[in-house]
Amino acid sequence: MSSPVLITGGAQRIGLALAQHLIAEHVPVIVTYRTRHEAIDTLEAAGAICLPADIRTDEDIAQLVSRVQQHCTSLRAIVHNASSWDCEELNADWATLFDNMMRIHAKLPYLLNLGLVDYLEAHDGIADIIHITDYVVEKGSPKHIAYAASKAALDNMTRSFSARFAPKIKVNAIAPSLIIFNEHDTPDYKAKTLKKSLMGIEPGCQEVINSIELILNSRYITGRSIPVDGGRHLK
Ligand SMILES: NC(=O)C1=CN([C@@H]2O[C@H](COP(=O)(O)OP(=O)(O)OC[C@H]3O[C@@H](n4cnc5c(N)ncnc54)[C@H](OP(=O)(O)O)[C@@H]3O)[C@@H](O)[C@H]2O)C=CC1
Ligand SMILES: Nc1nc2c(c(=O)[nH]1)N=C([C@H](O)[C@@H](O)CO)CN2
Repeated sequence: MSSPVLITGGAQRIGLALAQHLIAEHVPVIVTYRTRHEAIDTLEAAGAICLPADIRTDEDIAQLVSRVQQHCTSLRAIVHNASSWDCEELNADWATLFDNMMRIHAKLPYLLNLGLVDYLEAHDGIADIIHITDYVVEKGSPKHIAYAASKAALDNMTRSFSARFAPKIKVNAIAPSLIIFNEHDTPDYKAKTLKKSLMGIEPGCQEVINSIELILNSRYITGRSIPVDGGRHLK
């Protein structure tokens, strides 16, 4: 049995699309989920291991590391996808917001990488860690300050872990801007957002999957961040 790919936050949207893609490619998958969206039933029926994980405390992270260790003996890759796009406007308690953003976007990947490195090393071949960050790592975000800072921490760890784990494990990031809208996004927000990039489209999950496949199929790319942002930096 080949080593599974661990995807955090795999119950919806990009994480789910990636899990479905890998399953279609006959790659074993372990996903973590917070809300048991209907898709979890389908993933389990397709043979995926689905681990509940609502990450609110350090103990929740420690328990997840232990649970993953109980479900595999090696790992092909870890994709750090779980994320909360929260903002200062929707939170009266900014200290708690900051802690929550750092926990899901930086502390969870940090402790999963260190806690599961032996499982990545045990893979028969080069293993991968992929941090899903965000375009805002480059320029900040006045409306999502804590979110952007936590994604910047994750971006920085890409270089630290790449140097620490090479050559057996490659560590890279993918920095998307708009990939898919949310259900609650208004027509006005969508129009404004589409204008922010040169390409002016909502590209969909396959754009991120294509970048993940590029990384997984490389024996050489490490310590880098792949921008998937429609030329937003040139607008
Ligand atoms: N969508 C886009 O256009 C863009 C996405 N990205 C990045 O790409 C990645 C995927 O994006 P997208 O699919 O939209 O992500 P989502 O906003 O759909 O979040 C992914 C999953 O993370 C889970 N999650 C959130 N907080 C926690 C927590 N505390 N503990 C456990 N799980 C949690 C959510 O669980 P639940 O289902 O319970 O809410 C959700 O299923 C993210 O890292 C995101 O920051 C970057 C730029 C643009
Ligand atoms: N966890 C999430 N992070 C982000 C999302 C999202 O839906 N979930 N969406 C965005 C936006 O698409 C932004 O890139 C463009 O307005 C950013 N991060």
